[in-house]
Amino acid sequence: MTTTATGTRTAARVVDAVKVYGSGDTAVRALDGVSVGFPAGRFTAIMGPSGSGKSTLMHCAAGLDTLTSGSAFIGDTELSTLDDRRLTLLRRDRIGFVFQAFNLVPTLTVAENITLPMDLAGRRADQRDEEWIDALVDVVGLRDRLHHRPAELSGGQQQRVAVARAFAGQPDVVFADEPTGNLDSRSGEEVLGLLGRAVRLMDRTVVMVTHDPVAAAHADEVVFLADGRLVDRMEAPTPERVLDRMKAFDVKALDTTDLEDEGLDDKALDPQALEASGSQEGVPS
Ligand SMILES: Nc1ncnc2c1ncn2[C@@H]1O[C@H](COP(=O)(O)OP(=O)(O)OP(=O)(O)O)[C@@H](O)[C@H]1O
Repeated sequence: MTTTATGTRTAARVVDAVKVYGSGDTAVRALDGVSVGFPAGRFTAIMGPSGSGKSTLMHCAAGLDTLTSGSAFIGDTELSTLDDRRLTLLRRDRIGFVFQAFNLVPTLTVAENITLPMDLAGRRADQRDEEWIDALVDVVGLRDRLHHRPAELSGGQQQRVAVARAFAGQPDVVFADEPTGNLDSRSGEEVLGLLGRAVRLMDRTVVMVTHDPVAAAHADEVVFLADGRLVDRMEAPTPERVLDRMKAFDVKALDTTDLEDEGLDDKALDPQALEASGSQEGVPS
């Protein structure tokens, strides 16, 4: 695993990452030279306006998609050096995923769903694995549901199973893409609390894409993307600070000529003035 000059280990990183979808007139530059590291043992949230490149960054960092130029690393492994088979093995063995849709296998029990990736890998659980999964079951609060099937669980409980499954193989990093997108706010809070506990109590690494300032505030650090570029980082985020930062993007994105045409002055562009007027326009929910 890469160690930076400050001694921080980096679980995943991209360097000068460029991703262009399509070509010619219709080409979209989804990532426009992003360099960012995700420190090991930390919970990092990726935020930014819709279309800013959050999912693209996550997919390229996790080896689900390839960069047009630049490089992506998991630990010290540069993903572009791997053939398809090795990349599949790296994703299976070193990365966990949590998506908005829970993606559980309906015919398997909770316990079977949690160990599925390890079972598919033909990995026989040793005592260390068993103790790890046992501890994980307590962290996600599923001990009394282990023999239930997904359809017998609430959405929040299903996502907790998906979180346990993502951590089961003790991956270097878990990538979560809008993990609370399908949940009510209480279940969402539970899942976010769980991701935070896995990082802090079990020394795991999580990188989460989200639209939601409240979700982002569960992270240790938020990185902000706008127009495919890394524009800011925020340590110890609170929902209010994240929301304020997001509002500044929305304000910048407004076309000032249009505002002048409508007789609005500079004050209309002040994030604080917007907040005072109660405007939530353009702030992703
Ligand atoms: N497969 C694709 N083909 C063409 N364009 C794409 C593709 N995937 C994403 N894009 C474009 O790339 C840009 C970045 O998309 P991306 O999904 O990474 O943004 P995002 O910040 O995750 O957005 P959202 O918050 O709305 O999910 C957008 O302009 C999007 O339309």
